[in-house]
Amino acid sequence: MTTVEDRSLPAVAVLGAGSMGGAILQGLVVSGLPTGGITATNRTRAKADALAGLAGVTSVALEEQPSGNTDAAGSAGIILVGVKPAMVPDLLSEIRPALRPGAVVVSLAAGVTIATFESVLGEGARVLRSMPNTPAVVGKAVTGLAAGAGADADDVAMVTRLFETVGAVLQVPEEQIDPLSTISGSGPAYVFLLVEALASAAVGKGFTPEQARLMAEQTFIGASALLDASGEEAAELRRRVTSPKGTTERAVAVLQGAHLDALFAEATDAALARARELAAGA
Ligand SMILES: NC(=O)C1=CN([C@@H]2O[C@H](COP(=O)(O)OP(=O)(O)OC[C@H]3O[C@@H](n4cnc5c(N)ncnc54)[C@H](O)[C@@H]3O)[C@@H](O)[C@H]2O)C=CC1
Ligand SMILES: O=C(O)[C@@H]1CCC=N1
Repeated sequence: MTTVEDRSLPAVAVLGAGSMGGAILQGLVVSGLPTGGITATNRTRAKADALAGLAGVTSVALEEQPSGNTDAAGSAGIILVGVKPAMVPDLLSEIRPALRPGAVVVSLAAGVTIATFESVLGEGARVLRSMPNTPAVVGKAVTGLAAGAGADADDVAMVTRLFETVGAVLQVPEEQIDPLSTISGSGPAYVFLLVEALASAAVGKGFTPEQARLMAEQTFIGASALLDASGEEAAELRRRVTSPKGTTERAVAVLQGAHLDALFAEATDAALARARELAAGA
């Protein structure tokens, strides 16, 4: 039987706890999963203050404590690297001398390969690459996870456990992390863009911005909750809204006529191309 003890995590350091790192941190805290302590680092006091109220979190501002990254990494069993992709190599060089034997380093960065991590941290470093998304804040993330050669099955299980506190986890080969990122990593932005566009259509039909926002947001929230609760596929739920010869049919025909699927293929291809640029250091 699995005990609470078995499921607990070692000390966790989130280096660069911004939008994404901060979202995981918040979800992890809310989940109540025991850890050996959580430390978050950010450049500024203002960013650090935003996380300082979270139970059990030590939130460090590097402008006040320049050794914050090495201090946190040196006492952690899991180190989440949440800085921007271009900053990753410098951060890894900074923390490498401080890492404890057996420490597991987990990337959140788009584009940056496990090989890049290993080239700085050394052969045999325990590295995993993750691609979460911001619904982690509310425990509804999707996280893609790929393990480097130095990470063993226990490391993978431990990091999976961490990400499961904030949602679903999909283990994939590393070459699928960037494609996955274009769907679920960036995906919340596509959804929010659709909400914005629907609200703007409502304003165009004479509703106040407040009414438009309520209609657009609650429609997305309600539809998502229905998708979640019903267990039905999206296509079936769409069919149930689309009365034959009714009004929705006309609207859907316009959207499909604009080749929405081709547009999403093109948009996600563009995101993938950018991930490849980031991998090349651009
Ligand atoms: N925002 C998102 O939805 C997702 C982001 N990611 C990845 O997460 C990483 C961070 O992205 P965001 O959270 O959006 O950016 P962000 O700008 O919100 O967060 C980065 C944080 O790093 C901090 N920082 C800068 N230099 C630092 C240093 N030397 N040491 C420690 N902290 C430092 C900044 O204070 C900032 O809060 C990127 O690599 C991105 O590819 C991955 C999946 C989704
Ligand atoms: O836009 C980005 O680069 C990051 C990766 C996926 C979501 N946000």
